Amino acid sequence: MLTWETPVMLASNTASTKKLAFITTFLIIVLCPVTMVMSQPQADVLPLPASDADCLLRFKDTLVNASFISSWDPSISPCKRNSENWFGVLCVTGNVWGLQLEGMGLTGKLDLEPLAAIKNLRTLSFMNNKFNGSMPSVKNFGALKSLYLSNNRFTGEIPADAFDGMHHLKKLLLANNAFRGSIPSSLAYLPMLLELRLNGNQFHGEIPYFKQKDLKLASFENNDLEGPIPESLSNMDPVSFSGNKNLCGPPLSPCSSDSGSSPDLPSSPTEKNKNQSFFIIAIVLIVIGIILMIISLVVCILHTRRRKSLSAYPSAGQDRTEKYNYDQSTDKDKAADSVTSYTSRRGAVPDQNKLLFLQDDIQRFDLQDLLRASAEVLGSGSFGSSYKTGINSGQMLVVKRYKHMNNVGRDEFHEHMRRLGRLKHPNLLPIVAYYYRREEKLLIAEFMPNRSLASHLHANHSVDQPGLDWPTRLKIIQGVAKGLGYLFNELTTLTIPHGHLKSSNVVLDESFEPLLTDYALRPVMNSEQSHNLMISYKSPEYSLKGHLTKKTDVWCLGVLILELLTGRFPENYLSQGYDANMSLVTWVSNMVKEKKTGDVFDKEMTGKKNCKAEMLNLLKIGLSCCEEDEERRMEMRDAVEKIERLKEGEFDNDFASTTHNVFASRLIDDDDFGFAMNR
Ligand SMILES: Nc1ncnc2c1ncn2[C@@H]1O[C@H](COP(=O)(O)OP(=O)(O)OP(=O)(O)O)[C@@H](O)[C@H]1O
Repeated sequence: MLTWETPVMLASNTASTKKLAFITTFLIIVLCPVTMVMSQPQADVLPLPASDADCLLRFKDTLVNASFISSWDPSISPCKRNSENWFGVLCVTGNVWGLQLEGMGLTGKLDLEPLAAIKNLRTLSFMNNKFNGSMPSVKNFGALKSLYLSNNRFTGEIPADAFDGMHHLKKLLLANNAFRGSIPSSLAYLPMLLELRLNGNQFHGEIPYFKQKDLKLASFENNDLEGPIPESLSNMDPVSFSGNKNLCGPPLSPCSSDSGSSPDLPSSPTEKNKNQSFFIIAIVLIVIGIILMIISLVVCILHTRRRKSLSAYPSAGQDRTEKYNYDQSTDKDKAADSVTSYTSRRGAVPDQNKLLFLQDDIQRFDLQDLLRASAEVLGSGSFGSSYKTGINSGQMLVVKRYKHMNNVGRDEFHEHMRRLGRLKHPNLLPIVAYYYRREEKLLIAEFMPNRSLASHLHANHSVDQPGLDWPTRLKIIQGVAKGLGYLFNELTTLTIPHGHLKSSNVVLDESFEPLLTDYALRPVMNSEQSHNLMISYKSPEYSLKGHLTKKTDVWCLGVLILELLTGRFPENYLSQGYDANMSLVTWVSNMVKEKKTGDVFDKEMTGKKNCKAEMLNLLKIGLSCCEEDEERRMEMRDAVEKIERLKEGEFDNDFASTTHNVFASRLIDDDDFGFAMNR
């Protein structure tokens, strides 16, 4: 403990030597101001900057209904090293980088002011809540890159200058609220804006002239907008303007003669000065440009060569039976430098154009090895296509080429991959390596010889290829449950730890042990595509109430159980959203209610003898996981525990009493589980 006496005592004890006298003097000079401050009365102490944790806690205090984040523990850092962050808090290299509190039923006014002091804050998402009142002030968030406020109940006009100074803002989602008035003109000057969603509000008047050249997506549909569409937006999808009062001009039909001209291009106050300086700078740039042209020519040639080889992986939608060979003449020496181990390099910025390995115990190969090998299309899913390929060492790999994976920036993407790379469980298929480019991501995993659970449940069976028997199905669902239990324990901060659980994302090794794939990818998937394509978004809670919770994965587990027991394909997978009429869950529930439970089970399933109790109990668990009302739906840990106990033949006899309530909401009683099976 430092006190005023400390340096004095040091001085008297050590005055004998010059060296120590020097140290003493140094200590007095350095420590005096510190100790003086420490000894001042409280009121005179300079205020310390608030820590990120303080800011978050202050923000939490402004929220109504914040029970989801009651676990934020002031005694622990929001970004725990090698472990879990505070719920909803996104961290990069130990700093709070974002806050994602989506679909939590948060209500009241949103006051972002307490968060303004978080230095590294770059992204905020409060989508799918019930916030009301006016748009929160964001002027003090000049470094913010993305702001997601869609699907709330915000109202009122947004001031024209609301976004002034947000020079880094790339994505702004305000869709499906009740904003009124004109579209704020400051949006039109945001230099980095790439994506803007204003659809589903009550904005009126004309659309301002958006000056951004890189604006990739802007949606204005379902507002009260009118007048000519600015020329700068004429290349956008016409759908982006539908459902408005009277918008005209390209890409919609031409305006009538008096309103046909493009709106005047407004100039910002500093535009004239800018133009002058641009002119001078342009001359300088021409000179520099000539030099750069030579450099870029060289870069271009190298780049084109890389692209050529990468495009050997065709994009989704190409012929499914396609088989092709890559150029065999690739230079192996060059390829040797396209491998990087990424398991032990936390925080390091990886090189572009390299395969990044997440597992240590796998023989290294490089991008050129992959590109050179022949590849077979396994299938084109909603997010991309998967290819089976064998590399020189004889390893069989699956390369999935992802579309729609640009939700986060480069550093955050690498951070998330490292996090996934640390997951280790016998029922998770590890990501062996990945490849990152801004517009292209490849995820590489081992090929599993018995393919997917979906391929077994829904293929045509024959004598040579019988359907899965009961013991195998039981083993599979138990492995799935263990894998999910592990994900739930390890990824507590994710709203939905798996997010895309379905039978084609359960692959089987040579002994039919199941391994989960495509897990925990929601944070890096583009939000719009995940809404449309990820299986969790087809749950009733998302379709009916617009929110997702951890129980959404429980719903997906329930559907998977019913699919495994019945052999029926869940029709909801194909359609968007949840349709109770088409649901496998409704069909099974009705069969049980009509006392036809025995007819529910897959006719192709052998080995059922003496296993009625196990099958019925699994059916009960499945239906308990498929409770439409999340409150009454089973918890994941209970489901995992009960499924595991099926194996040991010690299924919980109390289950009937605990599930009675659950079934009651579907009007199913435990007695309904009468069983009359032919085989
Ligand atoms: N590691 C693997 N081993 C064996 N088969 C695999 C592997 N990974 C994927 N598959 C299979 O390849 C096919 C295509 O998979 P892909 O993940 O591209 O699409 P999907 O699972 O059908 O849909 P989505 O893109 O929505 O996940 C699926 O049948 C899948 O089960």
